[in-house]
Amino acid sequence: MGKPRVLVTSSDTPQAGIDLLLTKCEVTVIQKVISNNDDVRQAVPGHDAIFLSGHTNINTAFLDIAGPNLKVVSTMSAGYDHLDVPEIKRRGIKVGHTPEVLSAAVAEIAVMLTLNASRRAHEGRLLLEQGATERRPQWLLGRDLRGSTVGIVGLGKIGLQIANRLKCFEVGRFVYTGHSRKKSGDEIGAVFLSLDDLLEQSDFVIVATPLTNETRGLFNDAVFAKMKQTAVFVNIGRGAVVKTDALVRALRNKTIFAAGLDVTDPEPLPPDHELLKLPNAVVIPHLGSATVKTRNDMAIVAAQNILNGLEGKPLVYEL
Ligand SMILES: O=C(O)C(=O)CO
Repeated sequence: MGKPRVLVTSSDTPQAGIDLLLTKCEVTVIQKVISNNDDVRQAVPGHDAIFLSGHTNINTAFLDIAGPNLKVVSTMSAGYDHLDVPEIKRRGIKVGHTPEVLSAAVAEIAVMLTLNASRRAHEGRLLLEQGATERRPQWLLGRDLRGSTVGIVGLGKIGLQIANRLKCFEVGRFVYTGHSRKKSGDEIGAVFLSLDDLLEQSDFVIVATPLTNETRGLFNDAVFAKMKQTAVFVNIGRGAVVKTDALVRALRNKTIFAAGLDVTDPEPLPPDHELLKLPNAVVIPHLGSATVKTRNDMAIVAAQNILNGLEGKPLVYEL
């Protein structure tokens, strides 16, 4: 019997992952830096496993095209909102993702956005470009992390790492919301609150929750209206957790102070998008896990998930 066949969906995939696959598999790499759903559908029939370097949608139609050989779906991401996990598993196909190895990098980006938004970095840069010479004592004053209440929406592995990194800024109090109170929250002295209480009390609201049916569109006009006018909003989870129009209104009308966004809806943002015109929005193009080491580690875990699945072993991180 020949080696199992694995399809990798981007030619920009870190080599470490491909090399690991090559130790036991025949590997086809789609020769596109970013392949779309159609490219992947065209290439997938006959493969035993698929390594998703990007967010290809894996649903019933895709699985029908992939055919009966497919045994493992492995996404090189922690988030899996692009996968119909129940349908993949119903067909007896193993499905894996790459959490944990990216938590530190994503938490760093959350800290960066929190500081940039609260200290008006983007607005200051724009004013410099306009030739601003003002240096009065109350020019461009920001909001302190020191002594503040930081609210984390979704105290999972990433949320926890954000809290741990922010501690050294002498945050006054950490609060969080989610499905239930967590031991990990107790361990860092964070207080579990309802979403409404968190919104009312927090100086910083940091979204670190995945996109699910429950969280889709959670941050709407009514939710932004419950936040402090001085609040800084940060999203490193998924763009669609936020109603973008509502966020634009909240920032434009100063319902809230500022926002720092790694993720947006739509993504990528078109260059003429309203969010990019707001001085109080710091927006970056989904760079959470984009470090050399983290992307290598993610590729290795995604490849290992495939090797384990093809050998009938539990995946490193199985959904
Ligand atoms: O891996 C993911 O799901 C990410 O969004 C990393 O930023």
